[in-house]
Amino acid sequence: MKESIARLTQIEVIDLLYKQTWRVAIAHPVSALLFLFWILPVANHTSLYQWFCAVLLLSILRLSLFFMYKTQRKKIDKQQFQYWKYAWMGVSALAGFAYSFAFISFVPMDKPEYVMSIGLFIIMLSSIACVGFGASYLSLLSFIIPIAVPSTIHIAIYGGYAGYISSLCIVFFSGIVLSLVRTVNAAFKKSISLNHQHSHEIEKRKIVEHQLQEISRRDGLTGLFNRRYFDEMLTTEIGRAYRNHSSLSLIILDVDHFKEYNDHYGHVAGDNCLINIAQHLSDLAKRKGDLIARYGGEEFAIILPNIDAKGAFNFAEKLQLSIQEKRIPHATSKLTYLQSITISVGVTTLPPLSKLSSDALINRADKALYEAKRQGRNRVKYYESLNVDQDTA
Ligand SMILES: Nc1nc2c(ncn2[C@@H]2O[C@H](COP(=O)(O)OP(=O)(O)OP(=O)(O)O)[C@@H](O)[C@H]2O)c(=O)[nH]1
Repeated sequence: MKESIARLTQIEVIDLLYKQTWRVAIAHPVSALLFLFWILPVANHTSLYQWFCAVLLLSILRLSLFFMYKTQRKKIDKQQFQYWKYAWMGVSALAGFAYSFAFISFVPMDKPEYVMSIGLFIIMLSSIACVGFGASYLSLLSFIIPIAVPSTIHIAIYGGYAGYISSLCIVFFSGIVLSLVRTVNAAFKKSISLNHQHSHEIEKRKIVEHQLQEISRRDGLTGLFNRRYFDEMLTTEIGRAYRNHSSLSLIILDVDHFKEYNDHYGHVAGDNCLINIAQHLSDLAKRKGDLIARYGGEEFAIILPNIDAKGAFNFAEKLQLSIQEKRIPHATSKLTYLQSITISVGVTTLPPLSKLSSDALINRADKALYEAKRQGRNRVKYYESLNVDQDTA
């Protein structure tokens, strides 16, 4: 994790460097022009113009690099980012050497005011570089060393008294600038790194929250939704059905004579049987919006949004028959003609634009289920076809 944060920090630093391209690419020709006008009276004009063209070319090179970086940014492999940093450093070093070359070639060492001006130019350019390259200390060095070291040595040797003063100024101010930038740069990188760490932590927390939410909604044995979530969703779906003018069906089913199954095969086998049934229900109720929950011990509930009475009844019959056809042995089932696992099913439907609470709807499905049990089990009963007083609670 630490390594990936370090890499992300590095990538952001490189991004920042390239973001400064326009300013740096403009600042260099302007500084070069300033130097050109200053030195024009005492230097060879042709060489000076050629040098200025070279500085312009370097700016063009920097801009080309920037456009290449921009177009390839998304495709750049994480490992390859550093090469882009080296490219930036390379152009900066070339710019630094270009200035050194000019200071050494064009400045007459016998004119103290010109010798002193080298120091001023270097300090000015280093200060600009601090802002432009400050995101990366190495990039800053890649410019300051080539511009300052050769020029300082040259004027210290050949510049006489003014050369000493000027070189001392360069050393002193470069030292100050570099030490100031180092502190700011470290704080800057730390803040980028902390930012990434934060984002990483937030992402991790979101994943854990999502996992916890999933766990709190699920039944531990079957993996289906639990009753709490089912109750929540039933209320939501009733509201949605009302708003959409659509019907909503509810199925509650219960495994027949499951106590006998447990007594005969043991609790572990009973658990496996419930898992098996849950899987089977999930395989059948696959429509988008269908919600299956384990409603109680051996009781399951299914919400079928947008399904009318006929559709719900047919689906419930399909469930009941398919469980019977699975022929899960149940030697002690009281349904002696089958001796396999069966289910009883209660169905109810809320027609479009009817208002009914979730409790009332569950109550209806429960009544239908009770009737299915009462009439001998292994069957489907539809609440609305029972001869009972229709509640509207
Ligand atoms: N193995 C297992 N058994 C469970 C689980 N939850 C409930 N049961 C059992 O399911 C049985 C339900 O028994 P009853 O409510 O009498 O219902 P039944 O025997 O299925 O009879 P009818 O519903 O009337 O057909 C009980 O023996 C419970 O112990 C569970 O998670 N695992």
